[in-house]
Amino acid sequence: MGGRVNEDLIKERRKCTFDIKELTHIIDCGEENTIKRKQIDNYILNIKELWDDVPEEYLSHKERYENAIKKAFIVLKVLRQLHTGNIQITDHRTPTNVYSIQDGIFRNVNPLLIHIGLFWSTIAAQASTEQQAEWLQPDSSMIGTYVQTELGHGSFIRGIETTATYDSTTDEFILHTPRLSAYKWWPGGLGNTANACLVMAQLYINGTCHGLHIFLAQIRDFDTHKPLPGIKVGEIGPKMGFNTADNGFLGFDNHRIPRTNMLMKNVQVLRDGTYVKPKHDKLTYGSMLLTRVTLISDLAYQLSKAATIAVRYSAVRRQSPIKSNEPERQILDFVSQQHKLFITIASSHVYRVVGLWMWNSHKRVTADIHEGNMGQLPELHALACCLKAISSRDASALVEQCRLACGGHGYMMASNLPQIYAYTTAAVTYEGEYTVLLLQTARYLVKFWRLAAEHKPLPQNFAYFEDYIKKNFEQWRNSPEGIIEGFKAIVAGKTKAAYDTLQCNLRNGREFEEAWNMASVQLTNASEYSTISRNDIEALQSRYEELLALIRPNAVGLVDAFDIRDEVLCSTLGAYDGRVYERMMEEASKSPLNEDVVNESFHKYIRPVTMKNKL
Ligand SMILES: CCCCCCCCCCCCCCCCCCCCCC(=O)SCCNC(=O)CCNC(=O)[C@H](O)C(C)(C)COP(=O)(O)OP(=O)(O)OC[C@H]1O[C@@H](n2cnc3c(N)ncnc32)[C@H](O)[C@@H]1OP(=O)(O)O
Ligand SMILES: Cc1cc2nc3c(=O)[nH]c(=O)nc-3n(C[C@H](O)[C@H](O)[C@H](O)COP(=O)(O)OP(=O)(O)OC[C@H]3O[C@@H](n4cnc5c(N)ncnc54)[C@H](O)[C@@H]3O)c2cc1C
Repeated sequence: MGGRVNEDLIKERRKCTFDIKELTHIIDCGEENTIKRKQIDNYILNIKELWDDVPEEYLSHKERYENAIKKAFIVLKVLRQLHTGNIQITDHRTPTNVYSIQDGIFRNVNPLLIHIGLFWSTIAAQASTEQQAEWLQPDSSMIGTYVQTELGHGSFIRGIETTATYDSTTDEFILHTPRLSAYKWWPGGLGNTANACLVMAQLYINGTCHGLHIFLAQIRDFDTHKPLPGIKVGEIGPKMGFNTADNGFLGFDNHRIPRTNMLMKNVQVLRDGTYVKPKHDKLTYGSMLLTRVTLISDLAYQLSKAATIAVRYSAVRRQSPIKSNEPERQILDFVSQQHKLFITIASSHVYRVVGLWMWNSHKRVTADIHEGNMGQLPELHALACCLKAISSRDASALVEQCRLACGGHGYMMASNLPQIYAYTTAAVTYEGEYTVLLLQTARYLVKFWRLAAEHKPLPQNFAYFEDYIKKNFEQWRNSPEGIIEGFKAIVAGKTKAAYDTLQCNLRNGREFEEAWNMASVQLTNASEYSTISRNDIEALQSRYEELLALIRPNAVGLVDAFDIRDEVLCSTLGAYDGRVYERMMEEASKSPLNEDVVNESFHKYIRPVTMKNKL
């Protein structure tokens, strides 16, 4: 759409006091990465077949999937070409990723998300060298997914009921779904797309259960795509979001796979049925750990999209004067609006930085694990659980705040904020539900609090527990260091309170697990435990208001620096040129309800009632 840029946005961009490009380079981790990202954006976004004539929302459930799958395979083909061609993608999970572009192409979810994001990465991380050589061929016929959750069990994966029983006479595993609750339910791409999958199942050898293991199973014929004998597979139906992801169900009726289809890098079953244990019990959970780490950066990106839309719109939208004799003001001038939006910009940066830090930590710990050193794994798991939980919860709350900050227009699908919300809130549940993950972190913290309470030596990272017990915490200081000290005090105080409740429940004769459950609200909720006073809070509040005023002239510059193209934002409210009302009218004209001047339902249903006595 051509046309002039909105005057208010032009003025906002003139006001900006910093170099927008420099911030973009920081976000991309360097100018080189920005250049590379833009090259890839241009390359992919210029493929005409990827763009729709009819907005996605007007398609039926089936049409949406078919449209998405057409695009998914164009993107897959391009990705393969990019990997071998002139434009090199070094690592799709680093900030120079191509993953973000898919938001624009699909306006929903790529049905191959799990194939690319989880299937291949799990094989790469958990299959033996020989298995990788066989399965990770660039021209492989396999389209796979990650099949773990069942109808009856998602959070408590030790409760998974699908079995893989070793038959030493044929050198095969028999995959079986013993009852309805054991049906796999949810995996992305399973419904119609995948012809293979990684299945999480309980391993049985000679009647002994060895717990959960991962198996590669072909489920459809590579040529005809028909389900193989013994496989019952389908799609689970419409959801709040993720409607192009063809999430599916799957049942096995004594389906046989070769023994060599168990992922055997960390654990093995030998030909005679000997079980070779892994070096750490939870290495099988590695893919979940990796995805939790990846998600933090993805959620930061979703926040940057929501902030871009809401800030640009708030600069364009004028409503109400501040003083009655003045013209109407940009809604961005209302301090309450700034409070809603600037937190979103800041949170995007926070989770981007933390996500990157976690990504690097994951790389480091994985390298250690390869060397046989598991020492850092528990801390990484505790951090990943906590950060995935709070980043997803914060992101969905803030995206919703941005949507509300756009008033009625934020409720339009054409603003793209409802879709961003539906995508973001799913992350609170998948890959480890919020509360369940926080309880994993609580478990880790309580373990170290027990050491502190028993005056046993603590690792350096937990020295502040001891400080708290010895009341070594400094008085509150209104400075970044003071705030960090304050957070340490809160964690220590919170952990102490939860630990004390736990001990009290145990003294009252409860068993540990029951006592833990009774303390679980305390174990997940935060409280104020620092030395902060009423005066400190007032000082912080006024400092905060000063900061909002300082940020105000740079607000549009800050979101421009996220450098998200209009084709990816997909928003009438958030486009770079700020031609909000023109775009809204143009989108409305695409509604099928505007195709006929008089809809045929008038003649069928309305007229017979409204004209009944007049005919
Ligand atoms: C343009 C191009 C575009 C192209 C596209 C390109 C794409 C490419 C880009 C890709 C981008 C990707 C974006 C992603 C999008 C995602 C989409 C949706 C994916 C959704 C997938 C899923 O949704 S998939 C299912 C996930 N489903 C869970 O997430 C279950 C949670 N449930 C548990 O995870 C366990 O149930 C739970 C609670 C740990 C208890 O497990 P449990 O009962 O066995 O263990 P216990 O609690 O008894 O704990 C016993 C001890 O194990 C310790 N421990 C436990 N876990 C540990 C671990 N992992 N590591 C170390 N230690 C661990 C613990 O700390 C204890 O330690 P200690 O004893 O020392 O205290
Ligand atoms: C969009 C989407 C995509 C998905 N994709 C995949 C996929 O590709 N592959 C796959 O295998 N799975 C997938 N899943 C499934 C997902 O991983 C699970 O839904 C998730 O792990 C939560 O498990 P659940 O549904 O069993 O929830 P439940 O565990 O039944 O949670 C329900 C409630 O019970 C509470 N609860 C449960 N256990 C405890 C506890 N111990 N202590 C306190 N509270 C507890 C929870 O906090 C929550 O409030 C997907 C899910 C969604 C929504």
